[in-house]
Amino acid sequence: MLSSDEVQDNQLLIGGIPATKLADEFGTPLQVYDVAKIRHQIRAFARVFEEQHVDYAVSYASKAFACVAMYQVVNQEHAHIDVVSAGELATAIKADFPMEKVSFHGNNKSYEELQMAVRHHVGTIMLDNFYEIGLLARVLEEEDAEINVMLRVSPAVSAHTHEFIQTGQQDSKFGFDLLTGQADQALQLVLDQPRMHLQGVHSHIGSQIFATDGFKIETQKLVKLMKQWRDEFNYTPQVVNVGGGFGIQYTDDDHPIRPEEFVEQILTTLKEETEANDLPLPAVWIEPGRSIAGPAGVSLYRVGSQKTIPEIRKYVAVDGGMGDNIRPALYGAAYEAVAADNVHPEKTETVTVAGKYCESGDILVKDAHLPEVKAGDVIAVLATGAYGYSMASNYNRNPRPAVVFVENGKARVVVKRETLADLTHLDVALDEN
Ligand SMILES: Cc1ncc(COP(=O)(O)O)c(C=O)c1O
Ligand SMILES: N[C@@H](CCCC[NH3+])C(=O)O
Repeated sequence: MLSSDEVQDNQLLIGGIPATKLADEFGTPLQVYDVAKIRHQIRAFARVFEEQHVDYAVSYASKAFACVAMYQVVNQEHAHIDVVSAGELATAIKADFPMEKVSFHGNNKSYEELQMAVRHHVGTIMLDNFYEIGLLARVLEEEDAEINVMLRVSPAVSAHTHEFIQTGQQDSKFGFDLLTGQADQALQLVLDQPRMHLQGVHSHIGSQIFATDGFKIETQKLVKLMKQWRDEFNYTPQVVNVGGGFGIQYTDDDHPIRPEEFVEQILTTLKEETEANDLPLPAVWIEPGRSIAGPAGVSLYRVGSQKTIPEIRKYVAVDGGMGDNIRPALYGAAYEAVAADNVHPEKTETVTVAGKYCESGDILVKDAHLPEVKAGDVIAVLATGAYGYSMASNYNRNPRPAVVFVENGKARVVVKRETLADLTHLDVALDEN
């Protein structure tokens, strides 16, 4: 999992800085990002489009991890973003992110969210359902505005991934159903809306996908739809957005393919199918989230208590847990943990790294292979950059960790650690009413 330049004298380095030093300086639990890795992933996706001279957008699915600094990095890399809430949009606005490069997703956007998007001239609204078409029409009328839209369709492709993170199957809460003609109905409705400019079609088949076949089938279905829409509605999408879902390595058991291979597969299929159907090659948008933020993130914790149940298990408890990474508890997600000052130990023991939350399921890494550790030692959990901090909670009234970006040998806080005062500042005591 770790490359040779990430370990020096058996110490874990993040962006060239010893992890133990970061823990000492910024405290734990700490979420650290190696910014060079974020940039590397964005560039890897973009490279294939550039080489093949295909009009494209790499639109970072910012639900994976959003903060002002993250949006700034994505903008420096000339990528787009997708947002799914007023909160993500407000963060992008604070980061001065170019609004024309923002796509707004979601299966239940509110009137206020759509109004905010329209007022800030967001690039594209990803229309998800009939209710939303009506809601957006009202907003546009009242704001006397126009906006670009895309139709999100549910392509009925079952990606091989955890049931909770599959999204492209027919039984999904997202998008217009293809098989029952809902997508066609939606198309007609939008074509009849003079204030909505239809850019094209979107679909997303799921997350943490390791094979290209799902994207191939998805792309074939989208081209079939393009052809049908051209033949029956005289409408040809200019943009085809195939969503995200590109899998990453969490442990040695994961064998993801490179970002470039996903893009190559999508473009090959798209070129073949559009050519065969006498359709123009559309612009291609992708929405990687996990694959951009995930590999770059490392969570640092300090060891506290330990409990050994003879012949059963040894628990090593750390100062974070399901409040900063819910994925093991929610999806049974596996991670790799290392001791920050003894990455490749001579002798290991098999332990369970547990969090500090009041749930038996608050386990970060089951069966981690670690050296013997003692209270105060720093443990690093790798590849935690996506859907960790972004899904963090204040369960048990624990403050959320700080987030640090490391780049060019320099570390800086990009999200401050929550304080106990932050935790109570929205509370209203009974005698204050
Ligand atoms: C519409 C859409 N696009 C992109 C993504 C990003 O997925 P991932 O983080 O797996 O790349 C998601 C989440 O699964 C999504 O729902
Ligand atoms: N939160 C999920 C992915 C959800 C993708 C959002 N559409 C995960 O951690 O794997």
